[in-house]
Amino acid sequence: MSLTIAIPKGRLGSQAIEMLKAAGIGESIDEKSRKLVFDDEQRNLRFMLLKNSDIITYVENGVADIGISGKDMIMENSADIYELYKMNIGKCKISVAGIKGKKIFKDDTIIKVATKFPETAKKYFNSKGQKIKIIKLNGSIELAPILGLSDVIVDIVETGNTLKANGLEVFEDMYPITAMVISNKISYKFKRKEIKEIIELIRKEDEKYGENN
Ligand SMILES: Nc1ncnc2c1ncn2[C@@H]1O[C@H](COP(=O)(O)OP(=O)(O)OP(=O)(O)O)[C@@H](O)[C@H]1O
Ligand SMILES: O=P(O)(O)OC[C@H]1O[C@H](OP(=O)(O)OP(=O)(O)O)[C@H](O)[C@@H]1O
Repeated sequence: MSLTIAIPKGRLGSQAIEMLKAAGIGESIDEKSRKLVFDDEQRNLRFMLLKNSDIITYVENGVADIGISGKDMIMENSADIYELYKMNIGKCKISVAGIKGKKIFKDDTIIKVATKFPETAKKYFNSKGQKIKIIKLNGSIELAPILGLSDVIVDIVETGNTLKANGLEVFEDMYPITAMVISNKISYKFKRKEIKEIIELIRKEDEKYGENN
C-alpha cells in the first residue's frame, strides 16, 4: 500500500471515519466488523484503527505514514511528527478545574493536580512558577477533588456537562484542542505528493463540517 493511515477508535474515530467516507477515501472501513486493518486497493490506502493514545506512537515510528490525533495527545507526548492540518472535529479544551467556588492557588505551597496529562500539566504550572504534585489518573478525573485526592484537575472540557454534573467549574483555560492530521517526518519527505492529495480531500470535507458546526 502506498499510504498507511492511523485512525483513532472511539468518539474522535467515529467523526473521523464519517469524514473520510464523505471525502470518498474511507469506504473500506467497517467499524462494526471488529477488524483493525482495512485496505482500499483502488486508492492504494491502508487504514489502521488504533486506540487514540497509540496513534502518535505508530506515526512517530513510521508504521503509519499519517494519522488523525487530538492535539492533547500531541502535546502530552512531545511527538516528533509534523502537524499538517488542523481539523474542525474534536474541538474541546484542556482546563484547570476544581470544586465550584473554591479556587485555590497557593503561591508557596504545592497543589495536588489529578490528570491524564501529567507532562502538559507540569509544563503549564512550571511556566507559572506554581509548585505542584501530579496524581496520574486514567479516567473519571472529576472524582479526584470531590473525594479529596487532589486540589484541582487538568482535563478535557468539551460541553462542560461533566464538570457541572459533579459540582466543579473551570478555574483556568489552558489550551484549545482540535484533531490534527499528523505525518511521520520521513514519510512526508518521500510520499509528500500522496500525503498532500489525501489532506486536500480531507480538508474539503473538514471545511464543510466547520461551516456547519
Ligand atoms: N469530551 C471529550 N472527551 C475526551 N476527548 C475529547 C472530547 N472532545 C474531544 N475530544 C478529543 O477526542 C480525542 C479522543 O477522545 P476519545 O474519547 O475517543 O479517546 P479515549 O478513548 O478517551 O482515549 P484513550 O485512548 O486515551 O482512553 C481526545 O484526545 C480529544 O482530543
Ligand atoms: O465537557 P464534557 O462534554 O462533559 O466532556 C468532558 C469529559 O469527557 C472526557 O471524559 P471521558 O468521557 O473520555 O471519560 P473518562 O475520562 O472517564 O475516560 C473528559 O475527560 C471529561 O471527563
